[in-house]
Amino acid sequence: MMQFFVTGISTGVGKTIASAIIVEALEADYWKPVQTGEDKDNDTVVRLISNSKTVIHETSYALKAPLSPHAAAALEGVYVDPNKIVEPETENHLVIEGAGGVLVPLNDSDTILDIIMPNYKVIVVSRHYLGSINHSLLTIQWLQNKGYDVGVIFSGDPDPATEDVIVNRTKVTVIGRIKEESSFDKGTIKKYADEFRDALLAM
Ligand SMILES: Nc1ncnc2c1ncn2[C@@H]1O[C@H](COP(=O)(O)OP(=O)(O)OP(=O)(O)O)[C@@H](O)[C@H]1O
Ligand SMILES: C[C@H](N)[C@H](N)CCCCCC(=O)O
Ligand SMILES: [Mg+2]
Repeated sequence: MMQFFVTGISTGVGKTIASAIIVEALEADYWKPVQTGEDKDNDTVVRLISNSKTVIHETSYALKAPLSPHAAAALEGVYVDPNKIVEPETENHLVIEGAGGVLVPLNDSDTILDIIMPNYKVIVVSRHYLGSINHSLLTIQWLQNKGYDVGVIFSGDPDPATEDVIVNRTKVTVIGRIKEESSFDKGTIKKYADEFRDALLAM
């Protein structure tokens, strides 16, 4: 069974949408270990998938303030302990969604990177916006330097000038692109799931 850790080049780039697609493609389970702000990602995944095998696992830390986890935790007098973020047992593939990007702090010393296990396949969601080349290269190269297998999912209208530079400089595996959609429903998620399945399983 495979574990996919879905991170992004920033917050709000489409990690939850990409997670729902991977979950649907592989009939995988979903786990958002650290959530800050409105507790919406679990519900979004449930709304967007069609299969009945997926289990949504309990979030380890659900923090109320829509801030970085270290800051949201401090407001509640909570310490986010990476040792208490334990991967749920499952017989399915597992999709794990991070919070924000890879260096987002969990506490004074640990970051999201500290909960990405060496055997995880790491999916970077790269949303197209001016500034995304730099954010994408920093994120992908950091993960590659740490030794992870990295795949990218682009999100937005086709932008070859951006995508080519990211792919050529990092040689990252391209899983696919989610085009700019007016909205997402079960049908759109299923379409991308069918498109991305083989590339995901080949990682
Ligand atoms: N390709 C796209 N086309 C249109 N809208 C998109 C696309 N990708 C993401 N969005 C929209 O951007 C918003 C943020 O997406 P999403 O919630 O998946 O981001 P996220 O990275 O999971 O954010 P968070 O850091 O809060 O977990 C949503 O409203 C989503 O529908
Ligand atoms: C509240 C938001 N939607 C995410 N859950 C948390 C994003 C943290 C980003 C921290 C940062 O990089 O500055
Ligand atoms: Mg999300």
